[in-house]
Amino acid sequence: MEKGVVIDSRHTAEKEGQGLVARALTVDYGEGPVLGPLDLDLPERGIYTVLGPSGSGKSTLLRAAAGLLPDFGGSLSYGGRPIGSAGVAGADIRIGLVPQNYGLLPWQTAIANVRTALKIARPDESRARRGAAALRWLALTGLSGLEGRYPRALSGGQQQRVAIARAFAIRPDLLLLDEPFSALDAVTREDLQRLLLESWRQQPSTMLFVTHDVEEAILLGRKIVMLTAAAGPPVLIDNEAVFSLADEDKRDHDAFHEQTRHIRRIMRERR
Ligand SMILES: Nc1ncnc2c1ncn2[C@@H]1O[C@H](COP(=O)(O)OP(=O)(O)OP(=O)(O)O)[C@@H](O)[C@H]1O
Repeated sequence: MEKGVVIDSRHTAEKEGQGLVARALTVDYGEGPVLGPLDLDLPERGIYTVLGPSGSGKSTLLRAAAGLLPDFGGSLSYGGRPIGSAGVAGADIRIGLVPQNYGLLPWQTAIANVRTALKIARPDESRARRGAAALRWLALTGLSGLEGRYPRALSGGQQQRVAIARAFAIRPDLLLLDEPFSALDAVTREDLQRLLLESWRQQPSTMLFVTHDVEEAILLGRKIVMLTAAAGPPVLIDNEAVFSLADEDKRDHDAFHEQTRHIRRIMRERR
């Protein structure tokens, strides 16, 4: 089970402005390539959504970016620093991950899960400040009153929100989200999509957001990375026209519907 939620290494990134860069990235778990070759240039402080059929390597891409894969071909870097099997080499870069299975520590309460991540990622902050941030993020994700519950006493959607609160609370430079809203009902999902965009505007991190949902990919992403069923190069889709619309208008706008049709067409062609 993935427990690598906070990967924190410190020093100063030399090349500011460079985000996540992949060159000829390939992954093979031992039975043939499952991802790539993939070239990506995702400038920092953007939200990028990743779409693709089941098994196309979306989680694998996030694992590689989180430094959780022991081996891969080609190269991957963030802020000009190589990402290896232990996060970003020698850089003051924080990476947050919301894995598909949430990765909560079962022996810790909801608030302790968030506090523990903060303690690792923000050791210089006071306990009081970290405690306040944990409470705030649990409240923002709709979990007030449930802070003292253990994961086993929370529903799947509530556990998922603890994982989201934890990832946002650490204020990572690079935030990797693997279908983070999949267990939520439609209304809560929309609330959290809004929360994600609002918090990104206040503090823009680089986000790589995996989703199965075409509408969600269009609502949230500045660019959309589409992986294909067979390993091979991804399709990169510019989504700036929708990304720059006011949140309330997006679904009503022609640009949103055009983009939806465009992506569905590509998905059918690439199936
Ligand atoms: N640890 C592993 N060992 C061997 N093969 C793996 C491993 N993890 C994933 N795979 C294989 O790699 C391929 C890509 O898997 P991955 O989980 O990245 O896909 P995905 O696009 O995230 O799928 P889904 O949408 O179903 O979550 C799949 O064929 C899967 O069977």
